Amino acid sequence: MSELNHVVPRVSADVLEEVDIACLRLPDGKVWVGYGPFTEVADAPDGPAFYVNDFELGDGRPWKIPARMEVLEKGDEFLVQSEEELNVVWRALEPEWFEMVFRRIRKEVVARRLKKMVPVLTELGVRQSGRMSDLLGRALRAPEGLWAYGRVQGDEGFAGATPELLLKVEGGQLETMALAGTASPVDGGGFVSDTKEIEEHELVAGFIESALSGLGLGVVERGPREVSDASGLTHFRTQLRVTLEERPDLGALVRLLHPTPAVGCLPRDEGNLTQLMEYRKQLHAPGFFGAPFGLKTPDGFYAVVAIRGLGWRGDEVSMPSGCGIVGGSVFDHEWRELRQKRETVSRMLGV
Ligand SMILES: C=C(O[C@H]1C=CC=C(C(=O)O)[C@@H]1O)C(=O)O
Repeated sequence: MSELNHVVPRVSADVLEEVDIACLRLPDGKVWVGYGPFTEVADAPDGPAFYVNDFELGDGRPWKIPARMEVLEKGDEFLVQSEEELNVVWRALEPEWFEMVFRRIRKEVVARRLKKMVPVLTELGVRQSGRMSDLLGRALRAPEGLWAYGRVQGDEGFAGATPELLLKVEGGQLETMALAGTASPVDGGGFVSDTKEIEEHELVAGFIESALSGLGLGVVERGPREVSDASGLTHFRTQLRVTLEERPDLGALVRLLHPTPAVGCLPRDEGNLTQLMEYRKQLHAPGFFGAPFGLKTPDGFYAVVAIRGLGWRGDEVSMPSGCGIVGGSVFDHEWRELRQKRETVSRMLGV
């Protein structure tokens, strides 16, 4: 972008509380920044727009058309940032509630009424100084290979960098991925043959494959299960692809795939979804977590699963993390995995 952008913040610090911004960094490194006021519509518009919704898809007008869109060559060019140091004090976690939810889910799985569910453990904190909106810029500087996303509206918002693509539609092709099963580098080499992690992953890949097959289009191409590294964690990833009809209904595609069992439940029926929403509420999961966050450009539509991020409202800050519970899940192992996931976020965003 222009040289001026390198030296002059586009939004000065004293008006940061007024910001109305949505942004997404695509794999080519370019950052699409939309500035409000946003026009909200129910169906995908012809021109560029963001898709922003909550986990329950409760927003009937999820397409947000910015008043102005800017494309930055890279995240470093995003200069909406204040001088004051951001400081958040985190409350101690209380494992009891999460443990109770864990046990209930596992019991349902063992009784074969459920195959998998992803409860969310949320660490809560309070901002002491600085501006939460600084997290947008920090997310946009996250390592390559992650999709950085963010939305700030006045004193509330969320920002993060996720390894998980919900769907990409480009040139008549839909691409998606199953991303589930986690190890950290300290776990040693047993991950590739860990049957519990493989099961957790295969449930997600199978769900996506059958959802795409139900479109009644061409054959769904399913790649091999591969190992993928994302900012200090290792996951299993399977890529899937299908050719689409000419003008797909993008909102319907989001609803078809979301929530996959990587953040939701299997079977994905009314009863299980209602139970999942209840657990999320009890455990203070913020609405953005695990929700689809997308961008439509002249080249395509890109929607990610908003994980590995932070949310805030006023001074209240939340850092959510989820883990898939299957029959072979053990509480202490999942508790540690959740901590590792949050550690990657706090390293990345510096809070
Ligand atoms: C729900 C999260 O991760 C998902 C993505 C990759 C691996 C996952 C897992 O192994 O449970 C989760 O499905 C999170 O990071 O909070």
